[in-house]
Amino acid sequence: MIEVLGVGKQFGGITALNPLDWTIGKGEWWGIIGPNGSGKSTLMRLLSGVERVSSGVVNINGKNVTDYSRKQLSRMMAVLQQEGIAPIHYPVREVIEMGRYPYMDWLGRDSSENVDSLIEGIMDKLKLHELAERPLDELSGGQRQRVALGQVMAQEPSILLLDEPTSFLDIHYQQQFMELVANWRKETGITVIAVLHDLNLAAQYCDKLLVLRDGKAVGMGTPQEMLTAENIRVVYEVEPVVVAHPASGVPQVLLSRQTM
Ligand SMILES: Nc1ncnc2c1ncn2[C@@H]1O[C@H](COP(=O)(O)OP(=O)(O)OP(=O)(O)O)[C@@H](O)[C@H]1O
Repeated sequence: MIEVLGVGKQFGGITALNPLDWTIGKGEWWGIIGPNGSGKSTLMRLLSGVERVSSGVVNINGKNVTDYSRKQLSRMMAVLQQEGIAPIHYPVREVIEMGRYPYMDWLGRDSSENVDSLIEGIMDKLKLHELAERPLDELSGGQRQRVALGQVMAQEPSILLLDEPTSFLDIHYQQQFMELVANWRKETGITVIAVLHDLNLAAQYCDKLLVLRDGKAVGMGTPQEMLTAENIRVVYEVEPVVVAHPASGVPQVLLSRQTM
């Protein structure tokens, strides 16, 4: 469980995040939504412990995130960013294996059992066998993001933080990426927190949404509760039409042309 207790962040005179209370249950999938500059990435960086809070505390399983060593934290939590991983000239299989770093001793040995079958299983699941020997820097952005997901799967975390993971992907790869994460969660019960700009994807995949605006939480709840036309109008300053998805019933947001 993750507890965010009065967590705020200031950069000099800028308040990036006002004190926030938020509880994330084990196995939940939360989306963080809100306009540009509303504090989403700042919050993610506070959750992952790479940024220090200005006030409050982030507890993970009852312990302050800053009290874990980097290695302990990496065994528990994986972070995947918009660009996935840097396009290095390493074969895909090796890049996936790099995800085992938190489990390696100082000689680079991974003492866990069944590492080979873990890596094979990930390569299977993500259909990466045909790319296994290709260097990462020769792959497309969508393929690279799949490899990045494979790398964090190899990390075997119990918490996955995604910061706009689908922003550069076409709709095929967006759906593929979200489905892979959804299946991973189903299989392992991993907790997922994802910053998403695409409200329709957020509605389809997240159990709950935290809505930020100007560094303040303006709401948290189910997609049905949060993605109302009124909320979207206020938070994003657009004229939306919210409809129910014909198959699943979850809210989907359409934009209307502004009249001149
Ligand atoms: N390192 C920093 N130094 C100074 N100000 C910062 C820093 N990081 C973020 N900010 C400010 O904090 C506010 C929130 O930024 P943040 O990146 O968290 O927003 P965001 O919601 O993730 O935005 P976007 O959707 O554009 O990625 C912004 O006003 C930003 O300029």
